[in-house]
Amino acid sequence: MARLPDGALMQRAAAGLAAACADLLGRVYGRRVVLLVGSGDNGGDALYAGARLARRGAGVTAVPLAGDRVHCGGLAALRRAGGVVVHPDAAGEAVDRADLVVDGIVGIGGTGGLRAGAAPLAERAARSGAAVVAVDLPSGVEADSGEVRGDAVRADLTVTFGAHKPALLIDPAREHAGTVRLVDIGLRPELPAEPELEALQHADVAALLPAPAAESDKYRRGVVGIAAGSARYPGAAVLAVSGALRGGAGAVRYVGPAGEAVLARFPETLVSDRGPHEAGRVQAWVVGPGAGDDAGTVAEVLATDVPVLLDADGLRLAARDAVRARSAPTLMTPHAGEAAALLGVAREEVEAARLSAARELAARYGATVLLKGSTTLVADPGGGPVRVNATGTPWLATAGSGDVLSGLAGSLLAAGLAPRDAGGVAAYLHGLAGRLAAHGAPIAAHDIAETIPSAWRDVHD
Ligand SMILES: NC(=O)C1=CN([C@@H]2O[C@H](COP(=O)(O)OP(=O)(O)OC[C@H]3O[C@@H](n4cnc5c(N)ncnc54)[C@H](O)[C@@H]3O)[C@@H](O)[C@H]2O)[C@@H](O)CC1
Ligand SMILES: [K+]
Repeated sequence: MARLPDGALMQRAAAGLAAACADLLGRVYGRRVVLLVGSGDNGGDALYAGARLARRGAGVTAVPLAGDRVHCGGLAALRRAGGVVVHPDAAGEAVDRADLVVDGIVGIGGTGGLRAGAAPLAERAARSGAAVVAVDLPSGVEADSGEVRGDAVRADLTVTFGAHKPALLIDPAREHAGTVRLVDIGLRPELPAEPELEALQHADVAALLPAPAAESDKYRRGVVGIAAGSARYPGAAVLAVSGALRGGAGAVRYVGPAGEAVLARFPETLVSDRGPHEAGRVQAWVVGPGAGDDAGTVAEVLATDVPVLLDADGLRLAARDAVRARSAPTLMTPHAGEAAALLGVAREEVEAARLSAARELAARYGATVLLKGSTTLVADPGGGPVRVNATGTPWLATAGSGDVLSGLAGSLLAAGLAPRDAGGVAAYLHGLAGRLAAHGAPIAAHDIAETIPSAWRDVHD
């Protein structure tokens, strides 16, 4: 802002916002637009965009929600363009009749939920037939964490400026954002080199995926060991192996009581009836899915000097000190309930504050944490950007789905990926495979595993 003429950034933002609104409306002339305007620059963006729409023939009504604390230049521009201003108490009907409601209540300067004056109008906008467009962020969400601590706007479209904010990528705030459109206002050179959050895209994943070279043999491609399943839960072993077989490792070794079930389904598995220490060479271990109460095996795996993925029962059975003491990396893959148990809080607390829960757990265990859920996060113990995965689908919430993910991520660890990359890539492929397999219909966990090769090919397209 210091480098540019006064208001230049706001004009870029407003131009992008107005263009996005026009696209959504199809035709601008004669449309009814209501601007909910807060006290800060977020309201300024809305007012200047409203002025642009008014000049193109829209009927624009501004509703200043903070009395005379309103962006003066923006308000003047709107008035000059023929827009009108109404008091919040008289704005209900305009909202009901609007084609488009623009949420310029608060942006990155906001904290806490919507204030009492704004909440009823936001609610009314949601019930009306109007499209709701949020400026920069849906008002009421916490920009930096994705938490929602009170009432918040539910938008169909969020037009955000300069960079994606964590709230646009992490639930529960993400659900409020609708479709997100990024408007480049020239901030890139000013942004910190290291972001808070990274969302991998196809090309990033393609670059990280292991590819066998001409001279690769199965050992050079990596052997992943799976210590999973129990007499009671043999299926978890089968599913973890099914994910591991599609993860790029050259071979999958299985140890545990479900060897017969594994071999019946996957004859290519190297099944051992010894414990992890005597099972033969392995470049990474997966321990925990369906493991029941076998704490001995978990401890044995943690005592190895290769990367270990801890999942499901393994999370509960692992001693924190044993994880912290490891010299090789550890990747933990809890869902919200498991993370809550490890942190000693309620599940709802983890779901409400996913980013801080993932970071906290990573710090406590000195391990990389992949927190599963509607938005999967991967946090390293030493800090740095947290990976957020956007490929998931609610259809992934099916029994055994997590076992497939842990096998897949373990396989990527064995192939040599760092835990953050293995976790991020596994979540990405797993989500994409779920989408491709589901195609709008229910799927079972083995469908996800079987579709991993299609997802793998898809990211290379
Ligand atoms: N910083 C930048 O480089 C740019 C910022 N722009 C816009 O400016 C916004 C940030 O503007 P401001 O810093 O003025 O802050 P906001 O407009 O987000 O909030 C302004 C004020 O709202 C009040 N407030 C806080 N929480 C509230 C709540 N829950 N309900 C009601 N009022 C609340 C506070 O008094 C706060 O100072 C961005 O989100 C973006 O829309 C754009 O114009 C483009 C450039
Ligand atoms: K907003």
